Amino acid sequence: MAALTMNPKAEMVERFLDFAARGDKEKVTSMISNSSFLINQSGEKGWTALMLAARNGHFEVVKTLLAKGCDTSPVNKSEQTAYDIARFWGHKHIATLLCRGQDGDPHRVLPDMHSDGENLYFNHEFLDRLSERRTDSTWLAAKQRAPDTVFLLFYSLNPLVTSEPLKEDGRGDCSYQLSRLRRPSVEPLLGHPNTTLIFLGVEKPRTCAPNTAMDDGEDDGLTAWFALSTEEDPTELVKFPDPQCAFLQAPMPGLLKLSDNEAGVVAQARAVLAWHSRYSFCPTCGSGTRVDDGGHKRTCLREGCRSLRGIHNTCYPRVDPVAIMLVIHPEGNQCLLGRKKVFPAGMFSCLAGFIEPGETVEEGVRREVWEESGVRVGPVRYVTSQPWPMPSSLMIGCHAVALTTAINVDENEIEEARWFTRQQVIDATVKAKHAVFSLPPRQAIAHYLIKHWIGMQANL
Ligand SMILES: NC(=O)C1=CN([C@@H]2O[C@H](COP(=O)(O)OP(=O)(O)OC[C@H]3O[C@@H](n4cnc5c(N)ncnc54)[C@H](OP(=O)(O)O)[C@@H]3O)[C@@H](O)[C@H]2O)C=CC1
Ligand SMILES: [Mg+2]
Ligand SMILES: [Mg+2]
Ligand SMILES: [Mg+2]
Ligand SMILES: [Zn+2]
Repeated sequence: MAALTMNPKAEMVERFLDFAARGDKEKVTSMISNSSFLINQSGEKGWTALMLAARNGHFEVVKTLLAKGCDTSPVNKSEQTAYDIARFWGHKHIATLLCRGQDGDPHRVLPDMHSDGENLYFNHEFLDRLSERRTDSTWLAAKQRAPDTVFLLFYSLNPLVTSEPLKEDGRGDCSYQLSRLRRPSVEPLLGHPNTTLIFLGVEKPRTCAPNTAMDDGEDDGLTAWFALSTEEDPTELVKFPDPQCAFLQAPMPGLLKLSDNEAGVVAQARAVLAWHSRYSFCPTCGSGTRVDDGGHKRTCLREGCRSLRGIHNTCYPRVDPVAIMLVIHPEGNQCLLGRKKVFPAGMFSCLAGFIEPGETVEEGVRREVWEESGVRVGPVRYVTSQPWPMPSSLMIGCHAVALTTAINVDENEIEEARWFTRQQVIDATVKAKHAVFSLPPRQAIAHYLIKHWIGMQANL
């Protein structure tokens, strides 16, 4: 047997390699101290300690070997260096460590581009918005009368839902279902002062040509959805389909407890309704406004108002861009997270901030990180986005690479900011007992950006 015929030196090398493969930093360190020749030795299979540690993601062992002067150039029988091996197995932070000195490009610490962020909570386009129908008042009126049309009711921007959360959505979360009301239930509210009605779209798939006119009484087979909103308690006016219905009490965390499909509908409805409730009058001249385009436009009633000339964007619902970023340490093995005072105890999240006028996303990321943490940021890479209807933000999710690491927190915005190691992030992700912090909920894009960095599927 090979093991019996192995000479003591070869046996020692194999033992050393085994410690490196298992990530035993202490044993690796002490063996090198006693027998420095070991550091660049390869075993029977042609792998060095550096390759084995890189293969298995042992960051500390790789760091130790490099500090002791290990050669990074040897290749295994497949012509792979330790760097190639680290990249192949997805250990980007180790690959970064291995290529430092050879190429100082900070982009190297960014995770690979692939992103499945379209599946994020609030991102599901369950309805076809059918925006071309918004100006067709005859079609909209017919749809409001159609028996299968769905009305979602909002009171102070909170949707009517089944009051008991439905158990078991497969992820251990409870979820509420939106109450899908029909015309007879909401009849008394339609046309009532202080109510707003917006056309949300029709259920997919689209089954008719977009501009086909519908004759009176003819059904095009499309099920339309409307959002109906009131700032006054509608309990007396509306016939609730069952006594279990109730309005979500507060936007957070209630809005995070919907099914993924319905969350997308609420993201659209809530942002538009919030705009109506805050922009009752013309923002340019203060006159009254008329609601147009199925609730997607408010037109000033004063003839000659400046808001009606040129790009009259004040007539349309607002979307506020927010940059949200996971800042990665220049060495690639830590990330910067912060906490606001209002966060639940122990929770840390990505830094975020509103994009200012005349600013690019990249500049917004760099400015907000500097303002909130005192860290300078270099490369910025867009990852994915998420509508965030509190009330109408569009979260633009990025990964960014730090150029400096000293932290100086702006206490007006952030209570604390810290660098967390990859292992600490993994511990938080699996909710380990010894985890030093907790992640934001899976529904938040911050959660996705963090998991994407450590190479985990975000919705697990
Ligand atoms: N989905 C997710 O994972 C996350 C979402 N978010 C969301 O991102 C948004 C922005 O993050 P936040 O850190 O608060 O942003 P900022 O860091 O830009 O700080 C916001 C504060 O700045 C002031 N401000 C400056 N410009 C604006 C503007 N255009 N609109 C509103 N306020 C402005 C306000 O101060 P003042 O109130 O004194 O006027 C506000 O409280 C929030 O709505 C938050 O809910 C944040 C983190 C995670
Ligand atoms: Mg800020
Ligand atoms: Mg902020
Ligand atoms: Mg800001
Ligand atoms: Zn006006």
